[in-house]
Amino acid sequence: MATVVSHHLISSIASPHSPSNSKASLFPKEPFNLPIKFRQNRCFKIEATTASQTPVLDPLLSPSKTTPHKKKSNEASLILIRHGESLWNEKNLFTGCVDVPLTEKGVAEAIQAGKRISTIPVDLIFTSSLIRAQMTAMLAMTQHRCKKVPIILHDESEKAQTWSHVFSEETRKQSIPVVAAWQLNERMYGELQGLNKEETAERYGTQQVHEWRRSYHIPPPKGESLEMCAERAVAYFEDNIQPELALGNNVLIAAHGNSLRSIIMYLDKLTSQEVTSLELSTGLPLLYIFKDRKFMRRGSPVGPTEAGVYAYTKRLAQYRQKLDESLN
Ligand SMILES: O=C(O)[C@@H](CO)OP(=O)(O)O
Repeated sequence: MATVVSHHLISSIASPHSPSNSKASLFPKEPFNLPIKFRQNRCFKIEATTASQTPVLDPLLSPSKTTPHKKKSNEASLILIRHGESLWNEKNLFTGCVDVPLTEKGVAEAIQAGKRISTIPVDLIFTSSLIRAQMTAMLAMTQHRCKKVPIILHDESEKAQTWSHVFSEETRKQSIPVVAAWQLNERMYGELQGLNKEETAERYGTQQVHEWRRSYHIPPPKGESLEMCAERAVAYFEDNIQPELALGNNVLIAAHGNSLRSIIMYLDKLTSQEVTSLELSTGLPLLYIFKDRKFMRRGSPVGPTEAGVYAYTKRLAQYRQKLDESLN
């Protein structure tokens, strides 16, 4: 696998709301600068219960349907990271949705990626539901100079929400919400999962295996084509991530070779032909700026010592300056 993006075209926790009554002050209303979908889910649950039940059932519930989401900026950064090398990358096995962890090299790659993005703002993190992407996001954030703690949101049940609640506003401000979504998972590789890639090419032919791996429309046996993967990954991006960027929230996505290829296809408006030659290396961060409803690709940040990184936008330069000042 190439060590760089080798496509020719690819050259707060914030604002908790003030409590409206004394009971609510015990149960802060907005735990994080929650991703919009989560706010909506929570609002739906408010409607499904009575006012007096609300704090008991879910102290995280927010009155956000009555509180407009304040736009922080007309610009936001978006970082994409493919997970570091996994144990099955190392063994050259088709992985897809099998949930395998990182190798030691993968851990080092994730840490290195973290160093490279350590001065780029991150307000929200999205990962797939697979451990290799989650490890990557968490390890990368250990290097971030903001020193905030990434915290995985547990929305799978009311109990999970309630039991993972953070009761200190100050602590919440020093945290970054992490949303894990299966829609960002790797392409489901069907009956190829667990097979060796080289042996599969010997058995079915290089051309056939290349089509299964890189064509847009052709699915591997009983698996997803890139087109099918794009349908759920891009829909998730449009419904859950893009609205956050539009509000000025800076987002990091840690996901997979093919789920990210489909998102990059959307961001860069690649054709189904062009995306076939897009390869992403493990652990390589890619930066986009979202402004005026457009995505501008800014390449792969080299690291905090690279002057060019801060020249991407004035806002990034200001963020870096703020980090420097807070350390002095
Ligand atoms: O095995 C997989 O799940 C993927 C990513 O590692 O492989 P490929 O690059 O062949 O799509």
